[in-house]
Amino acid sequence: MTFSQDILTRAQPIMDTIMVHPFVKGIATGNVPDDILNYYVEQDEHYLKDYLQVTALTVTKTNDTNDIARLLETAQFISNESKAHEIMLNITGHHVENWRRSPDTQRYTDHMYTSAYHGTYADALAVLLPCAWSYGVIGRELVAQGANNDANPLKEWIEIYSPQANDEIDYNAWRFDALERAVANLNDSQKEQVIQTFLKSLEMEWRFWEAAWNQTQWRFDF
Ligand SMILES: Cc1ncc(C[n+]2csc(CCO)c2C)c(N)n1
Repeated sequence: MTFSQDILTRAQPIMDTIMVHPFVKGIATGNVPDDILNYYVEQDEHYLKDYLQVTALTVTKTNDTNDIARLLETAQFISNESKAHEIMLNITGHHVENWRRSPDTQRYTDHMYTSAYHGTYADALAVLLPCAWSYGVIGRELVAQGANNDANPLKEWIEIYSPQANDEIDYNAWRFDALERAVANLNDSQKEQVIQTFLKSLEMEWRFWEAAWNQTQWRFDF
């Protein structure tokens, strides 16, 4: 079994649970309450900024010029993410107000920074990977279910994340390939550490949907 196959096998129960999360099922039917969409976008604005900065940190951890170029390309996909936010905000009529970071957003972004800053190149790749991978699975499966129909106000959101037939490069395949190369010289306990980093990020993805669904806030105002 390759390293990637091992990760994907261990990731499956978490991914399956994300697919049946009420927020994700709501995207499939186009029915997500406005407050939940607004909370999600407000928190995701924080998340995306940090995702970009952690990508920049990851760039400094490799000398492979092809990987560096790919990482910089993925940073440019952030414009797609802004489009995804716009689709949700057009439904609710909300404008981004820069709400404060929720406890779950804080925990996820702290995990990203810590792993990328203190870890190996493999840790940095692993902490970023569940973000793009899980959204790729969501997009692909919702399209397979026919959820991107004209009656769904989130149709375009779904299509942003579904792999397009005319995509020249399969970035998630590249991400796993880069990870495979990055772990090649690590020992077993370092490899297990990388898997833990990946799975923790994937659980944080589930928690991100969950936090929006429950509108989770800090207990105190300060
Ligand atoms: C919490 C959270 N997780 C994943 C994404 C999706 N996403 C963010 S950056 C990126 C790769 C470059 O486009 C992808 C797919 C999101 N928006 N919010």
